Amino acid sequence: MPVMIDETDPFIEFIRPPLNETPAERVTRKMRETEEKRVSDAIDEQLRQEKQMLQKQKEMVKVLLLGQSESGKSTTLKNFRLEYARDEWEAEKASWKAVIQLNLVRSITSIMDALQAEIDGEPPLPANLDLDDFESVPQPRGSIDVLSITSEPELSPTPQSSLSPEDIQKLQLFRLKLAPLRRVETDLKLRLGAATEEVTSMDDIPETQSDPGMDSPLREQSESRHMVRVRKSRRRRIQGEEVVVRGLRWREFLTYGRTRNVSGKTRASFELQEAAEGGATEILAGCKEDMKMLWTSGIVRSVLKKRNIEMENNAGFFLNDIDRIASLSYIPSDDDVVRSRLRTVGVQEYRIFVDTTNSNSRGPTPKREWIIYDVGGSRTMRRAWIPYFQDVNAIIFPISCFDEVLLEDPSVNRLNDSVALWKAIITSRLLQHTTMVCFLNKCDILKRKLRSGIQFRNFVREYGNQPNDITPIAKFIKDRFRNIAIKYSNAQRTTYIYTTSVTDTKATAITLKSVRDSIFRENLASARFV
Ligand SMILES: Nc1nc2c(ncn2[C@@H]2O[C@H](COP(=O)(O)OP(=O)(O)OP(=O)(O)O)[C@@H](O)[C@H]2O)c(=O)[nH]1
Ligand SMILES: [Mg+2]
Repeated sequence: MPVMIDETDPFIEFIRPPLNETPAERVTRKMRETEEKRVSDAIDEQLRQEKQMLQKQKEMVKVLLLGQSESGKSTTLKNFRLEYARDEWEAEKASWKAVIQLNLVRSITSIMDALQAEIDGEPPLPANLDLDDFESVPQPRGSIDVLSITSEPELSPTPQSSLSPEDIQKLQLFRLKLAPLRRVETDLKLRLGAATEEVTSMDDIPETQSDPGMDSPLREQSESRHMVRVRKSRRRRIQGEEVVVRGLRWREFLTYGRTRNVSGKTRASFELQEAAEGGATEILAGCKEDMKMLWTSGIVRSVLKKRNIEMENNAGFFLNDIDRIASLSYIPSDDDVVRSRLRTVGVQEYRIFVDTTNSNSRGPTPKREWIIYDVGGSRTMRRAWIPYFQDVNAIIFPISCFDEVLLEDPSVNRLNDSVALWKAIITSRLLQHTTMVCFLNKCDILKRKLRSGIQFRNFVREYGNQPNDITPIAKFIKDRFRNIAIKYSNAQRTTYIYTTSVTDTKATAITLKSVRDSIFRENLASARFV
């Protein structure tokens, strides 16, 4: 609003032009005043914009998805987007086709690798423990809060194939018939920009550490270093090593699907890749019956069982959907996209607009902008999280798997790693006002494992003789995480812990509404935004 100048104000005397001002001086003064006003207005405008931005940032809800690799962070994010960014989701859905096809092909090729290992007489992997680490059983790491997790697995030392010559012949035939899928795998990886980006953290571990068994009495003296490499690489594939796609390339690819707003060069490369996809779809359709026969074959199932491989528990499991996915007209469903696996590298930012209340039929529901950061969870990527800790309103932390080890460090049990990570996050000074939400995730897999006879107490000693049932076990794990939060949080912080299976989108939608309400309530209560 313009300020009215009171000519009687004594201050006016100081700013009046000199009485003897010449016309030329007057012109110069006017020009100077105009320029000064222009600069002043520009500064005012900049200040106004900064204030507006600060206000907007204050109103924005910043959520971080943290946790170890494969715990379900990106899948949780997909649920948020499915619920609150439906248009974007629909526009991107078709672009996930290549990822889902690749997930399916990887399952088939990893089965074929397991069969070859059996034919070659390689000993099976001990349940849930990497063969290289059979001497170093996972142990709790010092801290009083870390669960005393032990390892049950027994070694199977007989490197001999149990297969009859007829069985071997049948399996070799599968190998021959499904050989074109190796090419599809390479093409799809290229299409997703992953050919040069495929990383397993095991590659980061120096050869001497990841391969300590060279002098092991259980290894044949004559085994060449080359054979060890071949076996290691096959083992990684069987264990479900997945494709890694650098965030930017993948996001660019999805953007292309949505807006086509990309450079000419990128467009040309995507169009080439789209043409390649047609080839992949045709080969997959041609291999459909053989893939189904492989997955349902009795010999194959018994080899997988003998080698402790539970395909159903692997990331990106689509073997029960071969008919649909390997068809020429395949279009991904919501469920397929949610269940697909694409490892996150670095930190990816997503913006969604979240209803502040449950929608009612009268009038539009008020919304608030949320920024959700999805991070890569493997150990080497955790440093990149820290810059995002500033001013974060809530952290969602999924945990999973009591009986598995980290892919990037097979000497560490996943649950133990999650406990240590949770404690580190809870005690971080930067996050002391942050609302904590923990998901005891993959409960469907937990149930399946317990039903199959895996004993929780064999991995978590403190559990003792309590029943091997989902309800007391879930309570035990939740209590452990809650107690850490209570012990290390200040009085104002509330921690929310849910049991989830985030691949179940219906149930997760209800959980997310509750999470949303808690985040709004907590942050309003602490007056961080008004
Ligand atoms: N059965 C089942 N699978 C799940 C569940 N949550 C996630 N998954 C699957 O587990 C795999 C890994 O999930 P992601 O969400 O990609 O894991 P992440 O935490 O983002 O992993 P990084 O990106 O490596 O840090 C995916 O194939 C998911 O479909 C669950 O509750 N049940
Ligand atoms: Mg992820």
